[in-house]
Amino acid sequence: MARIPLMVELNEKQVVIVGGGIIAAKRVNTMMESCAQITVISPTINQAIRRAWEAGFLIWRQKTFEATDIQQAVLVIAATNNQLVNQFVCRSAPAGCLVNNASDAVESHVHFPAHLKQGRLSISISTNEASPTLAAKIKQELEAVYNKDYIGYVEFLYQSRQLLKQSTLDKQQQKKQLQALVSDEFLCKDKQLQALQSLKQIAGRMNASEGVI
Ligand SMILES: C[C@@]1(CC(=O)O)c2cc3[nH]c(cc4nc(cc5[nH]c(cc(n2)[C@H]1CCC(=O)O)[C@@](C)(CC(=O)O)[C@@H]5CCC(=O)O)C(CC(=O)O)=C4CCC(=O)O)c(CCC(=O)O)c3CC(=O)O
Ligand SMILES: NC(=O)C1=CN([C@@H]2O[C@H](COP(=O)(O)OP(=O)(O)OC[C@H]3O[C@@H](n4cnc5c(N)ncnc54)[C@H](O)[C@@H]3O)[C@@H](O)[C@H]2O)C=CC1
Repeated sequence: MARIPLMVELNEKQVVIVGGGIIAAKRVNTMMESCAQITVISPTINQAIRRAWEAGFLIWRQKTFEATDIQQAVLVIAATNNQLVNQFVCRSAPAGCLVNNASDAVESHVHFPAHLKQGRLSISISTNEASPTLAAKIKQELEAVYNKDYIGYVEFLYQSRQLLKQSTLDKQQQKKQLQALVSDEFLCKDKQLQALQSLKQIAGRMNASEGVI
């Protein structure tokens, strides 16, 4: 079955992770970024999950899985080391709830791709079950190109875009300016500051019509 990439916001949505080991900890980490309400169901939890639990980032129910544990969930991640339990978790999910089975990609509605994040820049890589190892390798290769400089650069692009949207420049002029900003010269902090300064002036004016950069 074909899968499509989506950026999902899970703020205050209930996500249940069944299992408390290495893979569950990776998913807890990802889910914490999404501000979901995370519940971990597992008789044991590893150190990383324990730290998140002690810091109040998740609810831990110290027990083996039962179908009633996931009735309110919008996303369930079955990450125990028992394939039969993982299968049972997925089959117990309520209608409309998305499931991920860590031991069976085919049974999963959602996959966790390799993910490179530099601030607002987010690049996901999936090989659609061919080779998670290749996905990880491609991520490493991309990391050398889209390095930490992109955190500041993409934030600069975001701020510039907000300023241009507030300006009275027409859509065509805005588009021209936005295209001009996507250039390696703006990886330089000084260039970013200069451009932001002019954009702030333009955004502040009521009848701006001249170019920005
Ligand atoms: C569907 C998916 C997601 C999901 O839904 O869980 C999935 C599923 C499964 N992975 C399995 C095995 C391994 N996964 C890894 C590693 C990673 N797996 C990741 C993603 C994905 N793995 C999604 C598909 C991505 C794609 O298709 O490209 C990465 C990229 C990201 C991440 O996990 O966050 C992360 C590397 C991140 C990094 O290092 O940066 C390794 C290597 C290792 O651990 O070093 C192995 C052992 C070698 C091997 O098997 O290839 C198994 C069999 C389990 C079993 O049999 O026990 C299943 C289940 C199945 O295949 O059915
Ligand atoms: N998707 C992926 O990228 C990968 C998936 N896997 C799969 O992920 C699964 C988990 O692997 P690990 O985290 O390494 O295992 P682990 O052994 O570190 O942790 C397993 C956890 O499951 C809990 N558990 C066992 N039975 C349970 C039950 N009935 N109810 C609730 N919790 C229960 C245990 O207490 C333990 O906390 C395995 O099935 C493995 O095949 C493994 C590697 C990569």
